[in-house]
Amino acid sequence: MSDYRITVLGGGAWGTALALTMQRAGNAVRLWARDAKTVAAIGKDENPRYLPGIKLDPTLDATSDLKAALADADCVLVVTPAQVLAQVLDDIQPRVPEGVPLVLCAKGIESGTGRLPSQIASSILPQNPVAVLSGPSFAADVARSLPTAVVIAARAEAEAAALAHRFSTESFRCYSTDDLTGVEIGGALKNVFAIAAGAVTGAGLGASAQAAMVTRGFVELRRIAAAFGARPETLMGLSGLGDLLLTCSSVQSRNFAYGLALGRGEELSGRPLAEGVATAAIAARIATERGVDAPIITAVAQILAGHVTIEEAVAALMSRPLRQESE
Ligand SMILES: NC(=O)C1=CN([C@@H]2O[C@H](COP(=O)(O)OP(=O)(O)OC[C@H]3O[C@@H](n4cnc5c(N)ncnc54)[C@H](O)[C@@H]3O)[C@@H](O)[C@H]2O)C=CC1
Ligand SMILES: O=C(CO)COP(=O)(O)O
Repeated sequence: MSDYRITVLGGGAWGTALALTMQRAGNAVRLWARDAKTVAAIGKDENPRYLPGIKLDPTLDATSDLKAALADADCVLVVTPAQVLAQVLDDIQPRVPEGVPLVLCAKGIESGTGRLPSQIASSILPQNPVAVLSGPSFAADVARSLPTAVVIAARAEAEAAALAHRFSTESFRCYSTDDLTGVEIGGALKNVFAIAAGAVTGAGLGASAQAAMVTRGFVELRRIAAAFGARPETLMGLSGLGDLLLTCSSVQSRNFAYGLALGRGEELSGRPLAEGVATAAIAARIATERGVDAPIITAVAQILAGHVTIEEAVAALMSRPLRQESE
């Protein structure tokens, strides 16, 4: 084991899976969870609420003491939901020395402000380098050491590459890039399309509708990314096309499962985290503000807000003026 100390914040599915992975990669890991019950469960080598049925490494350490978790950290992975990222960063700000890299693992856009995770981090901890970890990766697969590839983005490619080397294992392969914005937008928006894909399936609209929706959704994703100055090829990669392929096709995705329930007219309250719900509304607003044509994102936001039914949204999408595919 190396003496590189990684603190993972968040004892949910992804935080636990990443803590296991960081440990397998030979780092000294401390996992912080706010919930004492989760800490106690991890002490018994399980996390039944978030990773049911998976036996954890007995050497994985968890604590609910934030100060102890952050002491002497060389790197901090922030693995809490996007909508609480600012609050978590505010909490850790006095305890993280300048220069310690923050690796942001949430996939979403902040409601109300429209900030991407890296923008939130740069405003709260401006003296800390920021990286983002994203890509097609179900926590349960990663926890089980199934082969997975992700991408790490930082403004300086060398920083992303250094982290990629520290985090990679035989089964967890990290690519690197300097297109931070592209990676963040890919990760955030795929959740909106995963909800749409689930809804298409749940409403019984057929496999052809599913393929059309994902393909045209990908067009919207690339348009929005371009409006933010992201590089088109980033969205063709793991955090973009890769994550769309995964989450728009699998009920293992909580966003897809949320959409499925929506399409079937089932109860939606009390479900596991589906980041796309909050992101849909703010992404639709951003698209309007930036003059980007994003009818599917807008439709998802309107359906989730209860302004239109799935049937009405589909009818509106299908009756839009015909155009060249490349427009
Ligand atoms: N589960 C997965 O397969 C993957 C998840 N992600 C992303 O990682 C982020 C976290 O997801 P999961 O761990 O899966 O969610 P989760 O719902 O399993 O766990 C969320 C964790 O955050 C904690 N939390 C919530 N609010 C908090 C607050 N205010 N302060 C401190 N802790 C708080 C919860 O107690 C819980 O431990 C999301 O943005 C998700 O999109 C990314 C890749 C894979
Ligand atoms: O981001 C993920 C896989 O890459 C996890 O997706 P869900 O949050 O929809 O479960």
